Amino acid sequence: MARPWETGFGAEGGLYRRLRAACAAEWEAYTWHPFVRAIADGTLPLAAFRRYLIQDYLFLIHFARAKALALFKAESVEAMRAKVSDIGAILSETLMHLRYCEGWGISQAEVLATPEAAETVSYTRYVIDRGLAGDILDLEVALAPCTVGYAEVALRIEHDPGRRREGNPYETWIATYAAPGYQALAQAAAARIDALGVSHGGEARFPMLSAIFSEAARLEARFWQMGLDAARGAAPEYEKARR
Ligand SMILES: Cc1ncc(CO)c(N)n1
Repeated sequence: MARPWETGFGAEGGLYRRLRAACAAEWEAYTWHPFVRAIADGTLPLAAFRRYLIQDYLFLIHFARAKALALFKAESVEAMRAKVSDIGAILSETLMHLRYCEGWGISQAEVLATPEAAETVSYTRYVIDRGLAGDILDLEVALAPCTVGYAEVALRIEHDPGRRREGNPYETWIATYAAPGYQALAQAAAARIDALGVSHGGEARFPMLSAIFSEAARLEARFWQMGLDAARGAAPEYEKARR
């Protein structure tokens, strides 16, 4: 079977595909996590999805800040312009989260009042830290598992033989990341990593960049796991959503 998520992002021999290949186990654990498989067949417990989605709203706010840092560090006006559009896309993505929450009777104020989980803090602040300490390439590499990874996740779900569409409560979520607009944004992010790899010495910096990329992939897998843990009642009381 064709595996378009393996070839759909970045050029052969380019930095993005090299980074991805260098952490194959972490990448697989992230993009085909049990949480993702349960979204594909619609069996994910609602409690897991709800915990995940509320934290993801908080995640995206900090992720937009990280993208704003990438705007600050951008090497060209064209790159700045692209970042403005990326930031707009993230803020639009959060509207999907709020619509789901509205359906559960949870207001934006309640979402914002939910304490951040350790997984949310660690991932978002890790990305921001790599961006503050490093240059635009370090930051883009830290951002890529998020932006490109979700496009890969959506493709994997769409090609999964176990994929259920009828009555799948997560159809809107899947459609958000499978949408041509999101896929194009992810392709552009991978192409940008390839280009920065050439212009910003990616070859010489590969070990450091690879460490950043694989750490972000690991933190992504933990983010899904945080959702699953909530469904098992495993989240500590002080981290549970208030309701
Ligand atoms: C944790 C996480 N990673 C990536 C995305 C895609 O924007 C998201 N919404 N949340």
